[in-house]
Amino acid sequence: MILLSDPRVAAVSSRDDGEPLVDLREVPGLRVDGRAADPAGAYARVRRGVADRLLAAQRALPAGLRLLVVEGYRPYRAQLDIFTGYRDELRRRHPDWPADRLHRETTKFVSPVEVAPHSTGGAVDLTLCDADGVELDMGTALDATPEESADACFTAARHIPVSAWRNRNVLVAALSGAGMVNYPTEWWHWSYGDRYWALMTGVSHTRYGPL
Ligand SMILES: C[C@@H](N)C(=O)N[C@H](C)C(=O)O
Ligand SMILES: [Zn+2]
Repeated sequence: MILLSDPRVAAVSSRDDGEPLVDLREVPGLRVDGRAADPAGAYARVRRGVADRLLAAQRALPAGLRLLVVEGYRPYRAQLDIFTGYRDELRRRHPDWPADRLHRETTKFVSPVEVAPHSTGGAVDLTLCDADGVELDMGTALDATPEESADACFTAARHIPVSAWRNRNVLVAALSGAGMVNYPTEWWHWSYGDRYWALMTGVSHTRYGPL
């Protein structure tokens, strides 16, 4: 499993093709949940190419299922606050961990700011819901940490109910098929055009740099 702290991620060359952010609340057919809402509405924005891929993924879902988007673009400052907050929580829980382990474990839940997918507008956190907006069981809450879920948040985890495992496979098939890449410690995190996507797909540089 390649974590966002892996030096190969930071080594990917960063370019930006200037594609604009679009507000997913204005894209017909996509559902956006308000739980991560910020006053500026950053959370609902992604690059246009990501919005296109989400629409393609949604079309590939079994009848009656929809994507439910929770968070897209995340400014640098917000990313830094989440990173330091979670790192400090882990440090309190595991005072014996050396610095390199603390850093690596932190990045199982949150990206270092230098390579942060959400800060490019290329990443999105999402889940599945039915036609009435009722969320499907995915085995853990979206944003469950490895600590609190005993690693059940890992996309390939098998210690979750079979029905949740099937739901994850539906999500994986639709989003992978649309060209997006999952972060394997978080079933809900998908990206396109950022450094992690470039590394995992063998592309030499990003499409989207930090905004
Ligand atoms: C904090 C969590 N919701 C998240 O977004 N994690 C990924 C890995 C990130 O920080 O990009
Ligand atoms: Zn994410």
